[in-house]
Amino acid sequence: MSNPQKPRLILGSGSPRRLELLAQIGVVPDAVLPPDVDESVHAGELPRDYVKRIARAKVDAVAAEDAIVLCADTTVAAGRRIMGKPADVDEARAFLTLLSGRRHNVITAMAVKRGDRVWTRDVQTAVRMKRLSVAEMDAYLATDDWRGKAGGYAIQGPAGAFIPWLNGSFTGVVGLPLAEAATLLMAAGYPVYGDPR
Ligand SMILES: Cc1cn([C@H]2C[C@H](O)[C@@H](COP(=O)(O)OP(=O)(O)OP(=O)(O)O)O2)c(=O)[nH]c1=O
Repeated sequence: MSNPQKPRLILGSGSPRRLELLAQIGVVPDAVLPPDVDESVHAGELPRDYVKRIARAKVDAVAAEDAIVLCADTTVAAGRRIMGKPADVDEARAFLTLLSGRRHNVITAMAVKRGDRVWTRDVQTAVRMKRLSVAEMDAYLATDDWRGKAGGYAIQGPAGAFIPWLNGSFTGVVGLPLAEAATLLMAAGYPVYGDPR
């Protein structure tokens, strides 16, 4: 039976990672509704402005009624360049070639809404990828693990072997920075780990 004190929570995301990350802190959404938004980048748009705009567009696109809705967007930024999910293996290779041996940022923006109120937060993590040999890149691309992942890699998969250093939030790189997500959910009145509200 559902708890009458607990508001309904909708995860507005088709990302299995986000569902798993929420489960890690004991948060199980009542529904999962992937939003349908145009994720194209505006001319001259900076990476942080872009992810914030898309996270907000996602939360606006999910019909909520009286539920709390959580949405997020993750992008990889190399300088001003925005790397979303690669369309195909050639684009994944092009992204990895740019990231190889360099430092980049992974930014995840989140938006939570309840009624007409919206709470937002974005978390940036600096990540260093080791210089990849042709053999390493070929082997990784053959795993298909890059599919659906911003920048063409996933730190939680085999590409973890390519990441010797990061500064920021590991869960933010995977797609949902948990400390900040918990704070947003509690601000909206959703009880996380024993929060009595
Ligand atoms: C960099 C990186 C990204 N990712 C994933 C997280 C996101 O799922 C994806 C970025 O795409 P997003 O557009 O943020 O999300 P999505 O399309 O998967 O889901 P939805 O829009 O429905 O919420 O990249 C990883 O899983 N690991 C990583 O290391």
